[in-house]
Amino acid sequence: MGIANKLRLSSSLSRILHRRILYSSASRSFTTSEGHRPTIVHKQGLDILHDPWFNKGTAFTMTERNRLDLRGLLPPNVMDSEQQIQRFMTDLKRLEEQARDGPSDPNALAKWRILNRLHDRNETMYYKVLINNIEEYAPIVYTPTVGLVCQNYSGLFRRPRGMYFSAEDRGEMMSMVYNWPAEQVDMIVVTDGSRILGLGDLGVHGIGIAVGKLDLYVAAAGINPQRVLPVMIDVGTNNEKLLKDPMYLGLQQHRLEDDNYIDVIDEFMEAVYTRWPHVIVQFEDFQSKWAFKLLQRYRCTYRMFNDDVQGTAGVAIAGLLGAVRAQGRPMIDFPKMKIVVAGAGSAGIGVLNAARKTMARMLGNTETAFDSAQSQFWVVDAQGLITEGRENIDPEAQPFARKTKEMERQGLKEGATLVEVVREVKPDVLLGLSAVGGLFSKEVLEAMKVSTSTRPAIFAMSNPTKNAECTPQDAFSILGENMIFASGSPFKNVEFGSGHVGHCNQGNNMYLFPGIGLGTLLSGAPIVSDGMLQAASECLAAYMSEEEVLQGIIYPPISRIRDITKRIAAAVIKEAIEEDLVEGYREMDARELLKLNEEELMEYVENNMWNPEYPTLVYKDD
Ligand SMILES: NC(=O)c1ccc[n+]([C@@H]2O[C@H](COP(=O)([O-])OP(=O)(O)OC[C@H]3O[C@@H](n4cnc5c(N)ncnc54)[C@H](O)[C@@H]3O)[C@@H](O)[C@H]2O)c1
Ligand SMILES: O=C(O)C[C@H](O)C(=O)O
Ligand SMILES: [Mg+2]
Repeated sequence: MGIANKLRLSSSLSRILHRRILYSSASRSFTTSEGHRPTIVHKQGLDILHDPWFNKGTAFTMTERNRLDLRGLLPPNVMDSEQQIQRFMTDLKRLEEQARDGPSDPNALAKWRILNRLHDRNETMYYKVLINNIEEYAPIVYTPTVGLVCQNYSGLFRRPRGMYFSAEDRGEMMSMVYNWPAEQVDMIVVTDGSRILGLGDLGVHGIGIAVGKLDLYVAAAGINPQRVLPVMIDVGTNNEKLLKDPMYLGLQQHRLEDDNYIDVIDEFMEAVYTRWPHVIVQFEDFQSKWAFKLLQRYRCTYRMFNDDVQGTAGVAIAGLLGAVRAQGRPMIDFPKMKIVVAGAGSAGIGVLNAARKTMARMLGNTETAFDSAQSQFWVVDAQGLITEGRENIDPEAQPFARKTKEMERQGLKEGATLVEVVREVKPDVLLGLSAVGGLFSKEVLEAMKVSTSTRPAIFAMSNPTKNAECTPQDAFSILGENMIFASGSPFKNVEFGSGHVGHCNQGNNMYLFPGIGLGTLLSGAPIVSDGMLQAASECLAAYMSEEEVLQGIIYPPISRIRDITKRIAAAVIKEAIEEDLVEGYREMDARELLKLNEEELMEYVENNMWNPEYPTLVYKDD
């Protein structure tokens, strides 16, 4: 950390102490209206925002935000009441329009609003409804509807949820974290809004994705909802539409770059780990150019991971191993699979690195094993096939650039199109993480017919629904009933009429991140190691029975997400024990943890999962 930053942090620390002393004075009252007769408010922070009499929402001035401990609890753009009403009216009128994401539910946004209102009123009931109906409502609180929510966030914004740190808050974050009411926070999901699903830069409105991910942490992993914190770091936006939109809730400036950007993220990390030293921070939907850099920067010092890079990789590997088993072959045949990947961003490169590592391990981890694994992948991005002939190649993609000579022998050259690559390579698997809806066109799917596999697999993993590389209907109708299909967002199974169904698997990182977070939390491991991530992925791969994979079912249904999450958490803890990383959690110290057998470990996980039951608040005297 730079000296200037250190000075800023220490001045902010002294301000906290100063403020805490001031605020502990007897009345805790403040004047809230300037120029009018003052109103005395005896509340602070979230209590004010939740009080309809005092609440002004985004219209709280900066002075009020500072004095009333509101800083960070609202999106950064201060609006006047006229603007607020305009925002509200625009949203009200939009109800008449059909807001839908491709083929998904036309009432999805209306359902989201109803659930969100319940969340505001009664948290226990909200999570009970969500857990009991997870299959029906995960697509509302999570992908794909959450994408639509972020796109319409300025209208949907009612009660703020989570914290906002902005470029304007530099030097203040260490005091702002104390505005959050919870003494303990276990899980933070943070985004900078720069790549929300496949929808691009949504700026501050991307907070919805952090809220949606944490809903799954509560529903699937049983993390206590009082101890989760969604965070938006607003460093500006490069979305020109938002920059011009008077209703935009975030900073209307271009994104910070270089060290200015890093300084903000560093300050945020310092602040949250100072207040909550054991918190786990999940990085979500950061554009690739920062996703890898931030992961490298923090992963050895903080308990953090990047869901798009590491969670996606684990889910993809589990699915790819399922696709091998679905052919009636053992998992150890994985290194023989020819895989074409469309998309070389944070998700695509994350999958490639993990798949190469898994193959190399299966081949004995020698140097030749590594080379041999490397030669199983062909990567196509927006500019076509990536070869060593590519100018200004992205350093993350460099290891997967194919040798020019070798490609010539296959009849391919730098920049070859996806259809050319599929025709020449005849891959076993075509995997999309490109964010380009319909990329696996009829022509590409027809080309997959030449696949040398007995059961070719299509992974159309981009989100939300309209960004999926193809639909299961298209894929099954061209490649036949035998094919294996997975998509990032949920689709219905395809009926063939003969009683046979084409199974549509949901290949989404939601099957891993809750278990990775819960396992890390309960082990007390100070970092999230590669081994812990691998254990999570292997546990997911092994979860499906032989019978299921032979039917083309390579991922569990979402109705089993709580059970699979529990098992993944136990696998993560076990690996942390093996790597000597455990430090214990609450009353379970590291030594006790080491003594647990498999069954006791599972029990330990289960006992630490929150269930949505009303607590007894008042006991009878007698
Ligand atoms: N299913 C899941 O669990 C999961 C997890 C993470 C990300 N995703 C999805 O993956 C997508 C990509 O995420 P990202 O972070 O890697 O994004 P990104 O923007 O960093 O990367 C997109 C990549 O696709 C490439 N691309 C663009 N047009 C292409 C084309 N016509 N042909 C081939 N490649 C093309 C780009 O060059 C880039 O390499 C998003 O839609 C996201 O929602 C899904
Ligand atoms: O959010 C999801 O549904 C998966 C993934 O994290 C994504 O960015 O698409
Ligand atoms: Mg994501």
